Amino acid sequence: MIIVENLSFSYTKSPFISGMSFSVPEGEIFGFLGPSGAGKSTLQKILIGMLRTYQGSCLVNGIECKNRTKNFYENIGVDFEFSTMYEKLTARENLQFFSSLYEKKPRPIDELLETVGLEQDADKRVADYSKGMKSRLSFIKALLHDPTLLCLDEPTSGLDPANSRIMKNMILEERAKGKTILLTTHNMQDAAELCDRVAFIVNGKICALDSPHNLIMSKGAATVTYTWVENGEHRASCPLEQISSDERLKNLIAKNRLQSIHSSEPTLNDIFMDVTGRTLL
Ligand SMILES: Nc1ncnc2c1ncn2[C@@H]1O[C@H](COP(=O)(O)OP(=O)(O)OP(=O)(O)O)[C@@H](O)[C@H]1O
Repeated sequence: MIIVENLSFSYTKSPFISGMSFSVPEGEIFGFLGPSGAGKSTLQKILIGMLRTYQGSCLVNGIECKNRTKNFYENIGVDFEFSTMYEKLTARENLQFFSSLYEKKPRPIDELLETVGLEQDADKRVADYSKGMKSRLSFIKALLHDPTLLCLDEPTSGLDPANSRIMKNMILEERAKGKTILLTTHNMQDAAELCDRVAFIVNGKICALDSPHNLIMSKGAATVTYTWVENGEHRASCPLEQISSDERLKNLIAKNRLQSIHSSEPTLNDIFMDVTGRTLL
């Protein structure tokens, strides 16, 4: 579906992305994670044929992105952060207009509006929509022509928990239908929940690429922290995998003297900080 080989790109004289290679098979949710300015949007723009002055090869659905023709977009749906809707038109008018740009038969507009809870507001002007309503509308706009590749930039940003859940379920449904999804996000929980694999991107380079599970496991076992009272409260920790050889813990358990015990797994954010030395924000 996507094959990137030895990709280099620069906005100025010095290369920003250099020697980047990765591939994304069909039916995968692939996440780009990185701090602001890392190059995530640049990469997405190359993959959707907006930035064409790159070196190396970037194949999407078998087409070299820099040589794309209009047909290329029949199978790509894009939902970037900035609204591309016509504010003076209603949601329905916007969706009707954007469907007319594709040769493919559009998905039923009313059904799409209903999936994101906008059916009552279909005939309201987009100018009168809230930020969250615009995000939901923009997301279904990307689905209109039933593309095989979806490029999403921060799809849950600005949404309340209920709408964020709806959006995530829809993304998972698209994957279940075999669609490939490229997802850019700062939200590590969303990435861990949705992505089959993630690439950590810093300064235009991929620092790590694997499934969230493998990345988390690469840091080693979870830690167990326990507390007990003995002339004041005490706290100690040990790796979960060594719990049976922690004599103090065994002793406290045998004497029923534990006050609390819990385990904590590393998060994708911990791994990101370990690998890149950076936080995501
Ligand atoms: N049109 C442009 N001309 C020159 N430099 C640009 C242009 N667009 C982006 N850049 C620079 O390229 C770098 C990467 O930008 P990009 O938008 O790809 O980052 P990002 O990882 O998507 O960041 P964010 O998470 O903030 O969206 C930044 O230093 C940015 O200033």
